[in-house]
Amino acid sequence: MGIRLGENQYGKAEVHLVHVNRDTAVHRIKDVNVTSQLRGEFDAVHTAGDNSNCVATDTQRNTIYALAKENGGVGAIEDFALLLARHFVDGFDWVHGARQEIHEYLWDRIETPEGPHDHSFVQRGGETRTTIVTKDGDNEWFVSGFTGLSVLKSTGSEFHGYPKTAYTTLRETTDRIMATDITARWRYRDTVLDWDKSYWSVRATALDVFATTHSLALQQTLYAMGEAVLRQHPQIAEIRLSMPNNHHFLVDLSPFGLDNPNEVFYAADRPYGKIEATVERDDAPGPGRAWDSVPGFV
Ligand SMILES: O=c1[nH]c(=O)c2[nH]c(=O)[nH]c2[nH]1
Repeated sequence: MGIRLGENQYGKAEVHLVHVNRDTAVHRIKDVNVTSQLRGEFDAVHTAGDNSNCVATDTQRNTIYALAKENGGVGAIEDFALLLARHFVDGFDWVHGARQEIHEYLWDRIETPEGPHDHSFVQRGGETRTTIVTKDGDNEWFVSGFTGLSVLKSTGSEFHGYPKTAYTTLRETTDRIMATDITARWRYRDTVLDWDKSYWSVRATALDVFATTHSLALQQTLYAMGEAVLRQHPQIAEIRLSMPNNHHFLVDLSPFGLDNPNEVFYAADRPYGKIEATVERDDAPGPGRAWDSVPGFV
């Protein structure tokens, strides 16, 4: 009977680290959650409990803390993920690859009557900036994005023309609320660039298109967002978007003798439509291992 170890990776998940830059009295903070995973010659640890190659997950955690200090901070999450990946792959002969995923929680300075505060911050809603840097030998891939970017438009959205079956109850509408929590992941085709500038530009494009597209379906809005991101960002090969349709149902106020011209809605939390798509360039380089272990996307 032939049984063998297949693909494997291991490391420390969700190392939540806050770095405070105290160079001036105006502090800067970086709040990141790092998941480090290594790939390589780890057969013996699985099949024989031989740990001689096993860079302990505890060591991986400490390395994350130590490199944040030695590096003078985290910087752009893409750069920090690459630093970690190279540290492990270049530092141990038997580590052939690494997957470093970082989520960044965004904080704004608290606005006071005297202006933005020096060292007090307020977290920015549910938005999380993300990156996954995958290294396999000399190949390096970057998939960045955001999750939890919640948006709503109170008009400018229609939905009609769909097939009516024996089970269709949905009424056609020419004016509805459209609301979603955008998760986006895009694969870069460049490996050296201004990651921060790129992030804020992609985010701005996505929001602008959501706001200004008169929508006939959430699918259409999603595609328009992806298309605009690719048109305006040559450094990006493809973008994957996952957008729940957070339904808002008009409340029937007629029992109370009241009309309801699109004013009072019941915001349902489940079930929700789940709309996902990849928008890609014809001439994009292949993804290699960029999407390995990235679940939940088409
Ligand atoms: O934008 C939408 N797309 C759908 O596929 C769909 N299905 C549905 O019930 N409502 C909507 N809205």
